[in-house]
Amino acid sequence: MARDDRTAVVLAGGRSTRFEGGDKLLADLAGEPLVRRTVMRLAPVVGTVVVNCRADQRDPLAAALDGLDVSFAVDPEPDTGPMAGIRTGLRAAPTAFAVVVAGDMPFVDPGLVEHLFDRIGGHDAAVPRIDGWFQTTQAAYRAGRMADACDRALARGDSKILAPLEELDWTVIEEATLRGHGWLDSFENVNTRTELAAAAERLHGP
Ligand SMILES: Nc1nc2c(ncn2[C@@H]2O[C@H](COP(=O)(O)OP(=O)(O)OP(=O)(O)O)[C@@H](O)[C@H]2O)c(=O)[nH]1
Ligand SMILES: [Mg+2]
Repeated sequence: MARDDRTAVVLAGGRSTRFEGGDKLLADLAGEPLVRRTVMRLAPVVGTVVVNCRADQRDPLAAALDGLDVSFAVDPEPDTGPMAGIRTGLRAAPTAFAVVVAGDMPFVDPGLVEHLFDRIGGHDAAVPRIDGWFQTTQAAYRAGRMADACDRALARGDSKILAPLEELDWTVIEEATLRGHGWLDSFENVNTRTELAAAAERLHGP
């Protein structure tokens, strides 16, 4: 799949409650806002970056992402959960296929992103599994079919992130594959101030 045929949807619509004070995505991570690091990892391998967020986050996120080529997809209703955000972001994707990446994953590996696009093939989704957990916020989707399945799940009141996948044809990227390529670090995410400090240490040393 050519770069211009790929979109990255970056999820930013959460409340950062475990972070205690402020939007974690705007927090400084070794000299850059956290979300900026995530977007900069994705930009080389996709043609379009869509940031999903609430209306009130748009201006501060745009400032944090100043100079990067991104568009925004605002949830019609805030605080409706990550799966609703996936739906909003995928609806705004201009391409048939998109990866979804949580904005708090600053170590997302561009090689893994390319692998996800290669592996989705004729499927509706390609989802990594680590320790038995499906990594739906670092996965590739056939945008229209996944967004439709999210709409149906939300309409029946099911906001579980796996609900839309149950009616789709999806393939699993197994942990052994991820480990073999050195991609397990790609899934590290920042929830707390302690995790932010650990991420900064990884980037710059203590
Ligand atoms: N659109 C949208 N995205 C969300 C929502 N809740 C979480 N997310 C996103 O989903 C991803 C994973 O969520 P979490 O790691 O729990 O982030 P969070 O909800 O901001 O943080 P906590 O409040 O500590 O759980 C992040 O990229 C969030 O921005 C939501 O209600 N709507
Ligand atoms: Mg949360």
